[in-house]
Amino acid sequence: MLLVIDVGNSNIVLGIYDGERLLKDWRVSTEKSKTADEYGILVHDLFRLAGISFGDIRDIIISSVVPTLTGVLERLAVEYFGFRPYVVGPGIKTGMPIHYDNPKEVGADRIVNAVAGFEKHRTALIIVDFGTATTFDYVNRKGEYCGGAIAPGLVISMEALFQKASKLPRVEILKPPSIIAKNTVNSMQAGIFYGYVGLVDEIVGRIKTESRDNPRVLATGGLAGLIAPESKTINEVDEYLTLEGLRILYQRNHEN
Ligand SMILES: Nc1ncnc2c1ncn2[C@@H]1O[C@H](COP(=O)(O)OP(=O)(O)O)[C@@H](O)[C@H]1O
Ligand SMILES: CC(C)(COP(=O)(O)O)[C@@H](O)C(=O)NCCC(=O)O
Ligand SMILES: [K+]
Repeated sequence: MLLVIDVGNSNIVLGIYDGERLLKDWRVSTEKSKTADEYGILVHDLFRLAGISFGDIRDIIISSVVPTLTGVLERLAVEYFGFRPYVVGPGIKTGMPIHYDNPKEVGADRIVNAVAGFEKHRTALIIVDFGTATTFDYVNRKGEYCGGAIAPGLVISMEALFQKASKLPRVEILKPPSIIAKNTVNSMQAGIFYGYVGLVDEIVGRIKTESRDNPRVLATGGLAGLIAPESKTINEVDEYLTLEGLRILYQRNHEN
């Protein structure tokens, strides 16, 4: 079995693949101060609850946008599983040309999403990933990564309001009953939710216009399911896109 790990700024998502089948996935908080041993215990407990043992895992592939944790998880792999993991970055074949001023600068998660999206759809794509930041990536019909946009994520947008305005509370991000809200919590939800739908549709619309490629629009990440139904531009939500991309990259790089 293959263990795939996607380290985001808020959550670490882990998945277990048996061939092309995702058997299990977990989401844990990203904690920069945790050590390899602490993550080892966490993974051990998750595995035990699912009836999986370390010995079942033949390989590990990691993508990380938190540099301090990349090394921690590499050590976890070596110390607890006994082999070096694949890490998305220099030395990994993506099969995808990266048109970015400095290709090393693109977040690994963005590349992983682009690879997964193109492998599945074989057409021009825009991928919207609702994480800590919301990323927009454009892949052209030839399967080349062409860049995109990075916007503040939904949760950190709400946190900014809460932290900078004394009378504004921390609120749950959801669709409020009305755009003409009658209390503080609903007012904040209206501003964040509908403001965000607008942000997404405006950025996607502009990428579409500039690309002249009629790309298909995929959404993924923790809060994709909340925004997608209200968006005019998102065609489909693919919750497991990043995990799928990790599996695909593993298969492209692993010599049988
Ligand atoms: N299933 C979910 N339902 C509600 N909120 C979620 C869910 N998954 C993630 N979130 C929240 O969405 C934000 C982004 O999460 P995530 O997509 O995991 O980001 P990242 O990839 O940056 O770690 C976080 O604040 C997280 O708590
Ligand atoms: C934009 C990101 C912070 C998104 O990360 P996430 O929200 O998934 O934690 C990450 O992809 C990143 O650090 N990128 C590097 C900058 C770039 O892609 O140009
Ligand atoms: K992510």
